[in-house]
Amino acid sequence: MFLSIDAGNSNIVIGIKKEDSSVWEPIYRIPTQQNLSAAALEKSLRLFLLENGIKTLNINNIGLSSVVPELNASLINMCRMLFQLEPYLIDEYSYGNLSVKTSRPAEMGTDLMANACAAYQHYQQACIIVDFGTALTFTIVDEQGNIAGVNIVPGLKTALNSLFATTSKLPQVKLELPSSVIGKDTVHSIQAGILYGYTGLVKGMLSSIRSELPLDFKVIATGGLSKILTTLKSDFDMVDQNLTLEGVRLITLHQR
Ligand SMILES: Nc1ncnc2c1ncn2[C@@H]1O[C@H](COP(=O)(O)OP(=O)(O)O)[C@@H](O)[C@H]1O
Ligand SMILES: CC(C)(COP(=O)(O)O)[C@@H](O)C(=O)NCCC(=O)O
Ligand SMILES: [K+]
Repeated sequence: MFLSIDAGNSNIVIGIKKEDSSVWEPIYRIPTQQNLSAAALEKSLRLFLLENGIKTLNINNIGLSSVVPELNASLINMCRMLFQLEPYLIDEYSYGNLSVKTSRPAEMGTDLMANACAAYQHYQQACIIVDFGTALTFTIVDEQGNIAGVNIVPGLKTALNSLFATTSKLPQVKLELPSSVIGKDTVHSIQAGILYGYTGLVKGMLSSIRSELPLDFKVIATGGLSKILTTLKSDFDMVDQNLTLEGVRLITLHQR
């Protein structure tokens, strides 16, 4: 069984893919805290695996993408303790011979690279990956597999939290799409502003990207919040919450 770890700024996502299976199951999410210890991670993952009937001995390969370097040592040590395995930590040297190429390997988030690899492997054509995480990102891959560029915007929850944190009178609200765009009270005003506003942002970005680089793009959505904007259904060819996990697997298998 392969174990992928995707350490993001909001969640550490850990997924298992069985030999010959096409699905990621089970999947464990741990809220990201920079000071998580290896022992704490080991304890909670051990319990999760036990509850799901997964024997640690059956895990034979581990790939790790982290955009939170503060967590790397704990995650690596957790793998050593729990599986007696050395995880493969994706870094800028992981990209040689991949079908996806980037001109700025040292800087680009390994989660974005993993997304690009999984999407390009699936479609074998130009694609745009929209990742609704802590940051909302667009990763643009051309038909040869070259990453043409990336866009980074505050994610929906990040925008919402910042509004709450930087104002005196605005409350925290649920990320729910109201039926009307014109806000009739404060909660509705924020919900409509964020959800319809981000709908426009995503549609506008996709359209601007296509104007500047007119390719036949497949658009793939991923990330924890990818299902909230139901208004974008027709803009996405696929929504795949496990795209990053799959990309981590592909990059790791390429290396060992
Ligand atoms: N299944 C889910 N349903 C609703 N919200 C989610 C879900 N998974 C994650 N979230 C929220 O979506 C946001 C982005 O999460 P995630 O995609 O895990 O971010 P990151 O990759 O930056 O860690 C977070 O605020 C998280 O709490
Ligand atoms: C853009 C990101 C913050 C997204 O992280 P996430 O929202 O998944 O937690 C991450 O990929 C990152 O730190 N990237 C480095 C900068 C870059 O990709 O150009
Ligand atoms: K992510």
